[in-house]
Amino acid sequence: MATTEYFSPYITFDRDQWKRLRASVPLPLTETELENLRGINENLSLEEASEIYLPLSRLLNLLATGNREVYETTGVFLGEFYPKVPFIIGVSGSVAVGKSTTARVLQALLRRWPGHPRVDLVTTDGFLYPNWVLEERGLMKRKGFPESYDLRRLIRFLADVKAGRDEVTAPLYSHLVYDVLPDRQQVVRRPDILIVEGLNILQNTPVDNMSSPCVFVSDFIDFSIYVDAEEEDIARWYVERFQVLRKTAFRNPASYFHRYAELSEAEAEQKALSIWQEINRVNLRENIIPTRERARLIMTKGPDHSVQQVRLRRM
Ligand SMILES: Nc1ncnc2c1ncn2[C@@H]1O[C@H](COP(=O)(O)OP(=O)(O)O)[C@@H](O)[C@H]1O
Ligand SMILES: CC(C)(COP(=O)(O)O)[C@@H](O)C(=O)NCCC(=O)O
Repeated sequence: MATTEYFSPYITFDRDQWKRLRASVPLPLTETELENLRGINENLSLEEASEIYLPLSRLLNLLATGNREVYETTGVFLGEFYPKVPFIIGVSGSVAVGKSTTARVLQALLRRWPGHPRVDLVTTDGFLYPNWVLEERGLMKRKGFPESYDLRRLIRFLADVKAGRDEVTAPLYSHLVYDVLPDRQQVVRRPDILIVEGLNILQNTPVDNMSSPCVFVSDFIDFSIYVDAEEEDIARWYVERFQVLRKTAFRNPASYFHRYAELSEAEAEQKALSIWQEINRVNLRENIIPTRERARLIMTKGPDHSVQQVRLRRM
């Protein structure tokens, strides 16, 4: 059985305890389905997908089902049909810790559970101010910091989704052009589950000029996950990803970082390390780690991305 820390709101599972929960997962994954998850991230081990992420998807599926019952119960109280609204799951953590991978694996797994065919995924980088605004405000080296997001727009988006609007649009960000795409949007049409991935979702930054009472992103999140790891491991993953991009995406002349494609391996490592140290590490320490204990579930990765510990909040 998992250990319960004295006075801790969390139940702590080590890897073996968590993976044993797999036995209670009635949804098996075929080899082909597991292989398809590779399309999401070729480095993801299949063992990891079935031992860690599959039980997690079961927990999320149960919670989403329970949430639907809450709506039905409210409808009984009101004596009228009360439409269900999307169950929102938030995935947070440092840049390069694996938020996108976690979110995409969970999306693929959740889609397989009966009753939840429609699972959408939105990333909060679409809500960054466009580069021209960041440049005007001297924030180009503060991308990812609280002041670099149009928080008002993000909150309005989440409020609209939770109000059960039929169509809500989210702006899209391109890592290739390193900017928000002015002429592209993602439309969210009342999915069963919406996963929102971003380093800022547990932050309690006040929204400027918001006419309504002060609300935070987390007010709209039904279940939040924080992906955690040692800082030195995250820094290494950041540099490794940068090196892969140097050989792939940066070669594209449309890439904002096209100039980095010409760097040698050693020069690229230096460049990536300096971006990590000057921007992303500062943000991690100042604005992301302090939000960790607000998450309902904290998953802690070891140096090879394998999850070593899961902490689940009782409430
Ligand atoms: N579970 C995993 N197993 C192996 N590699 C992973 C895993 N999750 C992420 N990675 C790798 O770590 C790097 C950062 O992951 P990514 O999902 O892009 O992070 P984020 O969205 O937090 O910036 C990428 O190079 C990715 O391939
Ligand atoms: C746009 C981001 C803030 C979003 O991070 P993500 O959600 O992809 O982890 C980040 O990718 C970023 O651009 N940070 C600024 C420094 C850098 O180029 O890494």
